Amino acid sequence: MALLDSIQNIGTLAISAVVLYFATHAIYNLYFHPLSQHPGPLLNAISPLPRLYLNINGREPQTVLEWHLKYGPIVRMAPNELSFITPAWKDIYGFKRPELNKDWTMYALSENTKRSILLAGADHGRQRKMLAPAFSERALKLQQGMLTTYTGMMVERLEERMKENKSVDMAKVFNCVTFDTIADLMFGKPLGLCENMEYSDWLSQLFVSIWLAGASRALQYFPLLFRLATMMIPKHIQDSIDSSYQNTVDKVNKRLEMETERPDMLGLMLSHKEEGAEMTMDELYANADLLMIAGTETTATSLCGLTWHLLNNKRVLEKLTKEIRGAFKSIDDITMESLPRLPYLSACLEEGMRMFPAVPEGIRRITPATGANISGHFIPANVKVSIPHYAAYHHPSNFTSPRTFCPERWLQTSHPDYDPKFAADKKEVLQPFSVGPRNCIGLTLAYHEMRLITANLLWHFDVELAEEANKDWLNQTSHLVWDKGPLAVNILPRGSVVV
Ligand code: HEM
Repeated sequence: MALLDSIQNIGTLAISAVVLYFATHAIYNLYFHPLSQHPGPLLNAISPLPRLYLNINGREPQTVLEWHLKYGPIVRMAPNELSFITPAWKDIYGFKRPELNKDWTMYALSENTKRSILLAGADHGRQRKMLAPAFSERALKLQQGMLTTYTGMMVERLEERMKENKSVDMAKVFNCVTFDTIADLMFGKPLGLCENMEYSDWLSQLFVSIWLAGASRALQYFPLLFRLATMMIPKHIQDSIDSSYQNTVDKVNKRLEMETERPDMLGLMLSHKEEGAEMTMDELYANADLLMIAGTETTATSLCGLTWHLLNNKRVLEKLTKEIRGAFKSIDDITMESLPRLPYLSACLEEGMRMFPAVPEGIRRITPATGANISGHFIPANVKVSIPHYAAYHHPSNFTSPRTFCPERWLQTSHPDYDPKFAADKKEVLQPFSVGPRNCIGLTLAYHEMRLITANLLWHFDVELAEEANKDWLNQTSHLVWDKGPLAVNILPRGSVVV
């Protein structure tokens, strides 16, 4: 009996100690933590768990917007994390000494991809120097033929579907076009997806890996648990990740064996001679693997978002179609040089990325040992900070009528369709490609691709949302990138919708 009593007493004591520990911790986080003056949901200030749950439930973009609407421009997302929707891009992501380092726990990438530019630490500048020549405006002009090959194939396939009177999943079409384009630019050979506009097994597996990587990020917060989980990955999934990477390695090696003057990405990178521009073979493979994800899905998602909004805004669709058809005499005039001269097309791209940013969450950085000034606030050392794209772009403190798709807000004041209603918009808040030394290296390529694909689509066809389309398509979950579903569209002859 006495033994039982003392076991009970020890148990009560242990539970009390744990409760006391958590209570003290919670009181500290709420009232004495250096971030305690920043508003946010109560539970988030006490524990990191509610914030981590967002990574899993996939509602981070929408939830963070709700929090900013409730608590204001700076929200405490977790005991040690702040979210800003102010134009603080340069303060967080800009060229600074010391730079705000990336929060590695955001990226649950494979060990191989961790050697790439995206996650490089001190090596970042060297890798960027090596990659940069492949993404310059000059390089892209040389690659124009490769880009138009796949927009041409898109038009051919869409014509076939139009004749068969079948709707088309444009999400799939945009993915096939962007993946074939980047594969051709990277490996000297497409993946063959545009032949039938169907995914290969490799691509379907890649989408599963992207989803898994996004959904499992929360585990990285608990290193032991994360290690355990990685040890428990089923063999067939690990095999498929390994074989996907080996596939990239083989493709790079085959391209390197080609004797060619082709101005593709590898060609331009390898012929570039500049001091400090170097890469090991392992880094080259890792970057090729990264580019197959970073340079494809993002562009395709932005195109899907734009297309969805065009299909649901007949006024804008008509105006854009008329601009494209009125500006050129023939399809041959639609080029990378001529398209940037169309102001309404440019405005539509900006508005599409505002409404549906390809990377909807905030990309976290960590304040350095000296702390950092962000939007006029001193933020102490080791705090996770970010600007959430979706929330910042949908907040009324940044954009008038933020939930309305209205490209006119991006037109120059001298343009006859400029609407002064949007004069107070904080346009500098829209940075879908991020800013600073680690911004998107593929920005110019992405714009050219989006312009060419949209202009080719609307030059050749009229489009409308198909009967079977998911009318709630925009209401999506996100795991670092959107889990976007099919986008069913009817492809019609010119003059059917836009007269
Ligand atoms: C609309 C399309 C795109 C969007 C919205 C987009 C967005 C972004 C963003 C937000 C980042 C910063 C990521 C971070 O800080 O962790 C980034 C980085 C990057 N993007 Fe893109 N991207 C797009 C297209 C492309 C394309 C076409 C390519 C190349 C073919 C590309 C290659 C990269 C690379 C290599 C990085 C890492 C750069 C570095 O760390 O120096 N992206 N992108």
